[in-house]
This record gives sequence, C-alpha cells and structure tokens, in this order.
Amino acid sequence: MTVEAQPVAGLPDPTDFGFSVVRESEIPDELLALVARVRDLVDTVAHTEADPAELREVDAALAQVTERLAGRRRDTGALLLHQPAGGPAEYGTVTNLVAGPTNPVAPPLVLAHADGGLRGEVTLNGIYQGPPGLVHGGWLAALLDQALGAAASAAGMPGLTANLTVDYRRPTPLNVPLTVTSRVTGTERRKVFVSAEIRHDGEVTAEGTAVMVRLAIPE
Ligand SMILES: CCCCCCCC/C=C\CCCCCCCC(=O)SCCNC(=O)CCNC(=O)[C@H](O)C(C)(C)COP(=O)(O)OP(=O)(O)OC[C@H]1O[C@@H](n2cnc3c(N)ncnc32)[C@H](O)[C@@H]1OP(=O)(O)O
Repeated sequence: MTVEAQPVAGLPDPTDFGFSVVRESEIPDELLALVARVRDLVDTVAHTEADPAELREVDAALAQVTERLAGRRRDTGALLLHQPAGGPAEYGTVTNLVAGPTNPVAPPLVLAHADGGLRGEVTLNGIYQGPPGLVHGGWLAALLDQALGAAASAAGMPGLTANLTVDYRRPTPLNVPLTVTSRVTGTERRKVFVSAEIRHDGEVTAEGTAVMVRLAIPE
C-alpha cells in the first residue's frame, strides 16, 4: 500500500453547512441520567416476565411519559462536538447508535486517545444478544465500524465507511468488560485505512479493517 501523509487541515465550521452543533458540555446531566434510566428500562422490558395486568399498567404509564417528553425534539442530524485538548475538533452525531450520549440504545462506546490511536471499554448487556450469552455479530461489526470511523476522525480525517471487513475470532460474551482499540494505518488520496480490535480478557474476539473515504469538503 502506498502511504501518502495527508496534512491535517482544519475542518470548516459545520454550522456553515446547515448542521446544528451541540458541545458535549451542553448536554444536561439530567438528560444523561434519564438516558441511563431508559437503558435499564430497555433491558428490564426485554427480560420481564411480569403479569399481563401489570404490563398494561406500565405501558399506560410509559405512554404518558413519552407524550410529556415529545414536545421538544432535537434535530436528528445534530452534531456532537468533542474538543480534545491540543487536538483537532472531533464530530459525531448526538444520537449515534453506538456512541451517542443521548441514545439509550447506544451502550455507549466512549473512546479516548491512546497509543497513537483510540481505546475504550464497553460492557454489552442482554439486549445486544445474538447466540445465547453472546454478543450479536452485527453489533460487533457496529462497534468496530464506530471505532474505525472515530480513529480517522480523531486523526483529523472524518469520512464515511466505504468498505468494512470483520473477522470473528472467538465468541464475545455479554455482561463483561470489552476493550476496543483502533488506529489509522495509512492514507492514499481521500482513502484512510484503519484497523480495530475487540478484546475480552486480553484476547481478540473480533477484529476489522476499513477503508474510510474522507469527506470531500468544498473549497
Ligand atoms: C463540514 C464538516 C462536517 C463534519 C462532520 C463529521 C461527521 C462525523 C464523521 C465521523 C464520525 C465517526 C463515527 C462514524 C462511524 C460510522 C461510519 C458509518 O457508519 S458511515 C455509513 C456507511 N457508509 C456509507 O453510507 C457510505 C456510502 N458510500 C458513499 O457515500 C460513497 O461510495 C463514498 C463516499 C464512500 C465514496 O464515494 P465518492 O464519490 O465520494 O468517492 P469515489 O471517487 O467513489 O472513491 C474515493 C476513493 O475511495 C475508493 N473506494 C470507494 N469505494 C470503495 C470501496 N467499497 N472499497 C475500497 N475503496 C473504495 C475509490 O476507489 C477511490 O479511490 P482512489 O482515490 O481512486 O484510489
């Protein structure tokens, strides 16, 4: 592979392109607490064996809560701005399925700069199940895709996944801490080559590589 070093140019201001931008610090603690509560709720509902009468009552109570919150709704495409000290601005979406802080379905995967790439820990409960007791392979691909895209983004080269290859090396258990790592391995014109791993107890359970194609930013 030819590796052409790409100068890390600053990104333009996304608000100039019509995106709304939310700084991480602008998300109220109360919303983060509610999101954590709903995560518990999703797991509880997925596994409940409560009686039908009780289920009807809970369903009615939740319908009221949903209606109460529905009045003020954030833009689905709102961007989340993370500004690491001394590094380029990093953008994701506020409701990103894997990492979005306001998305109760997101585990969420939180990645930080480490060893020339990114690293994070995540525990997946029963709602991410595929085979009994094991994480769904599609979710492992989603975790890897996110870590791969974030590695390119953290290096100042955000883009879209053009190609993703996943190898499942060992079954990945639910309800245990998993370590996710990723890094940029090369660049060629707009292509950014990235690799990532998921580990349990130090052993790789799944790994992936991707070609991310950098956003074509108008001059
Ligand atoms: C104003 C600032 C705003 C900042 C906003 C930041 C946003 C946040 C970003 C990042 C957060 C990190 C978290 C994200 C993580 C999740 C990522 C996802 O889930 S992405 C969703 C799934 N992926 C798609 O939906 C793509 C669909 N595909 C496309 O849109 C196009 O095919 C695209 C953009 C990938 C390429 O299209 P073309 O027209 O722009 O470019 P062409 O000329 O076709 O390709 C450019 C180069 O890439 C190669 N290429 C294209 N497709 C390839 C493929 N499948 N495999 C290998 N190479 C490929 C080509 O051969 C070419 O290479 P040669 O320079 O000629 O050598």
